[in-house]
Amino acid sequence: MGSIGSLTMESSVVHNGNHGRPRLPFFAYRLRNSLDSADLNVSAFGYAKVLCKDVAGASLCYARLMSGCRETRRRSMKRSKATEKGPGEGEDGDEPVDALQAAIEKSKKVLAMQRDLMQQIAERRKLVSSIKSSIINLESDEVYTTNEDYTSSVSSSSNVNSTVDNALETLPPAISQDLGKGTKQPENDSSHEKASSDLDYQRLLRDKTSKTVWSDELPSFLSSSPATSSIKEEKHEDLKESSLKELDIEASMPTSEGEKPPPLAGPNVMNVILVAAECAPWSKTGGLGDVAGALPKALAQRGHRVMVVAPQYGNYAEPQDTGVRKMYRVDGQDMEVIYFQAYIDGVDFVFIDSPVFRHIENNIYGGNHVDILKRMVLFCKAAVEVPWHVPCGGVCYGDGNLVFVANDWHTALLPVYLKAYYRDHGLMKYTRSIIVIHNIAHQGRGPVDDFSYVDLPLHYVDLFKLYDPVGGEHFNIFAAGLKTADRIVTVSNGYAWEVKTSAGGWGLHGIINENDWKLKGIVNGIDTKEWNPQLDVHLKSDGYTNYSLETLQSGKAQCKAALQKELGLPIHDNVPLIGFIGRLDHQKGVDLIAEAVPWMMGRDVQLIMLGSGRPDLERMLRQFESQHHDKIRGWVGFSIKTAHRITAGSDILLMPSRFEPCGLNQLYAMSYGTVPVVHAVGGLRDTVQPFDPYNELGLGWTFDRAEKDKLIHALGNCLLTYREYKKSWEGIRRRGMMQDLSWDHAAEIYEEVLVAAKYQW
Ligand SMILES: Nc1ncnc2c1ncn2[C@@H]1O[C@H](COP(=O)(O)OP(=O)(O)O[C@H]2O[C@H](CO)[C@@H](O)[C@H](O)[C@H]2O)[C@@H](O)[C@H]1O
Repeated sequence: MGSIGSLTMESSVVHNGNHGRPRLPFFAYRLRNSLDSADLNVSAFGYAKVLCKDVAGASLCYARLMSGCRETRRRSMKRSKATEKGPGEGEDGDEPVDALQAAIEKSKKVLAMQRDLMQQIAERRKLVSSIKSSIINLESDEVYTTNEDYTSSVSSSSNVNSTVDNALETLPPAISQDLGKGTKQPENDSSHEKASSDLDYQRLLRDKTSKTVWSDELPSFLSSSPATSSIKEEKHEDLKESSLKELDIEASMPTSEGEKPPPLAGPNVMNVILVAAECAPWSKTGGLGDVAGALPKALAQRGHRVMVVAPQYGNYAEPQDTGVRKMYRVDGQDMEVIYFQAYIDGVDFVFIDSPVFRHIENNIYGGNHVDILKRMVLFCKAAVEVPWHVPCGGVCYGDGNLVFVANDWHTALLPVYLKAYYRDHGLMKYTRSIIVIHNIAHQGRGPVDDFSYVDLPLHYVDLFKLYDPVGGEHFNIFAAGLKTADRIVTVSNGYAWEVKTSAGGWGLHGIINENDWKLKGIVNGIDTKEWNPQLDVHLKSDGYTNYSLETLQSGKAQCKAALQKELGLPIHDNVPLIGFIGRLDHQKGVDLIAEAVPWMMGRDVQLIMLGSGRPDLERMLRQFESQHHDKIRGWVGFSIKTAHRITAGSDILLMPSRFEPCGLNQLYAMSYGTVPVVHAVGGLRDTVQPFDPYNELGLGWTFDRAEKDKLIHALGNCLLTYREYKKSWEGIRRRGMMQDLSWDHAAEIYEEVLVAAKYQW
C-alpha cells in the first residue's frame, strides 16, 4: 500500500523545474469549490494539486502530500516489520485491516473523480473547437457584398451566442457559474468595476456578433477616406477574427498538467499595445526608445499579451513582412503602409513601413514641422488599426480587453483617433488608451491651421486649441492627447508633481490639473539584460571586463583603465573620472558643466562627455577637449557602445539637468557602481537619495538649484569622499548596485493603471 501511495504522488504532482513546486492546472481554480477539501487529509495524492488556489496553496498542498506520504511509508514500514517478526509478534502496532481497506476505497474514489474531471475538460475542449469551426464555416460560406448581406450574416452569426450559451450550460458547474455571473449586468452599471475577464469575453462575443459593432452609419469624414472604406470592407473579417481570438484564448488555457503556471497579472491579464516613435534597439534618440524596448517585455512577463508598434526607419533584421498592406489618407494624399512583425522575448514588435519613415533613422524627428506632423498622423492612423489588421502568431489582437499606451506628443493623436473614429460611433467599446509623458517640453505645437492635417471632424478643433503667453492661441497635439486618454502616466512621481506647476507644465499645467484624477507617476525601470555590468556586451573587448558586486573593485578599475586608454587619457587609477552622457540641450544643463569646467580643471580630475544635439554645445565640447587635452574628452555623436563604456569606466556621473522627468543614465550608473551627482529635480530627486555620512546611507550627491555654485559644492563633497573616505565611497557604490532597478516593479504599477483605464467608462 505504501509503495502505491508514493508512486501515485510522484506521478501526479507536477514539479515546476525552477522551484520544485507543484504546478497547477488552470481548471484547478475553477473546480476547487466543487471538490471536497476534506479529502486533502487522506492520501488523495492523485488530485490534491487541483485543490490548491495559488502557489502558496500549492506549497501547502505539497507539504501535506509530503506528510501524507511519510505517514503512509511509516505505516508500511511498521507493517513490513511486523511481517518480519512473524506470527504473534508486535500485534499492537498493526493497522486494522478495515482501515487499510477504507484508505484503498478512498483512493479509488479519488481516481474516479480525477477521471471524471479529465472527461469534463475534454468535452469542453471539443465544444470550443466546434464553436471555432462553425465560425470558420461561416467565414468560408458567406461573402459579404452589401449591407443587407452583412446584416443577415450578423444575425446568423448570433448562433455563436447561442452556442456559447449552450457551452456555458454544459460546462462544469464552477466554470459556468463564473462565466455566467456578470451576464445580466447592465453596461452602464457601476458593477463593471467588478466584471471579470470572463464576463468581458462573453460580452465581447455578444456585442461583436449582434447589435452595435461596426455600425454601417459611419460618419461622412470617415467614409470618405479610403483608409476607412477599407475598414468597412473588412469589418466582417475583423469581427470574426476577434471572436476567434477570444476563443483561442479560451482554448489555449492550460488544460492539463505540466503547462504554464497562472500569470502574475492573474485576472487582470489584458492585451496591451504600446505605440512609440522610437524603440530600442532598432531606433533610439534617447530614453523613450529605451522604455519602448523594455517596459513591454516586463508587462509580457506578467502574462499580458503585449505589442509594440513603431515606425520602421531602416532595414531591420528581425521583422518579417506580414503581407498586410493598407492605405491611409494624409493631407489629401493616399499613403500605403506595410506592416512588419517580429516576436521577441514574449512581445510582438510591429513596424510600420512607409516611404516617409524609410532611411531617417539618424534624424527621426527631422524635417519641418508639417513633415513631422504628417508622419505622426500616418503613424497614429496606421497604429490604431493594428489590432484589426496584423495577425500576430496567426491571431489579431482585436478590440476586446485592449489598452493602447501612447508615448509623448508624437503618438498623442492615437487616443484622439480612437475616440473620433471609433468610440464616438460605438466601436472599439472595450478599448482604452493611456498616454505617458516622458517629456512635456515637446508638444507638437503649430498654428491653429495645422488642424487641417489631422483629419478630424470640425468640432474636435477645441481639443487642440490652447492659449498661452508664449505661443498665443495655437494648435497643440499633446493637449488633445492628454484630454482624451483614459489615463495619464508620467515617468516619476516628482515629475507628476512638477507638470502641474507653471514652471514644469510648459503651458499644459492647466490641462493636467484639470485631469489630475487620471494622473499617476511611475518611475522607469531599466533593462537589466541590456544594462548590466555582468552581461554587458560592450565590456567584452578592448581591455574592458564584465564585473559584479563581488568583483566591483578590480572590474571597475579595469574598465576605467580601458576607457582612459581608449580615449587617450593618462591612465591613472586614483584620479577621479567624471562622465556625462546625454542630449546636448538646455534640459540637460550642459552649460552648467561648462561653467564649472574652470573649477574642475583646477583639480586632479578627468572629464569625459558624450552627446549630440545643439551645434553650439557640440562645438563647446570639442573646444574643451582641445583646451584641456590631458583631462577632457568631448565625444560628439551618438554611440551606444561608448555610453555603456563611460557608464562602466567612470567613477562619477554628472547630471545637472534643469528638469528631468525620470532620467535613465543615473539608474544605469548606479547599477554599474558609478556614483551620480545630480540636480534634485523630477526623477533624479526620486531616485538618487543623497549621501548621509552620519548614517552611511544614500546613493550619491544632489544639489537643489540648477546653478554652477551648487553643482560645484555637490561635486566638491563627492570628490572629497572619493579621496578621503574610501569606505564610505565603497558603501555608496555597493548600495547603488544592490538596488532592484528592473522594470518588474514599474510594470506592476503600470498594470494598475491599465486596469483603471479598462474600467473607465
Ligand atoms: N550621445 C549619446 N550616445 C549614446 N547614447 C546616448 C546619447 N545621448 C543619450 N543617450 C542615451 O539615451 C538615453 C537617454 O535617456 P534619458 O532618460 O537620460 O533622457 P531623455 O531626455 O532622452 O528621455 C526622456 O524620456 C526618458 C524616458 O522616460 C526619461 O527618463 C527622461 O527623463 C526624459 O527626458 C540613455 O539610454 C542614454 O544612454
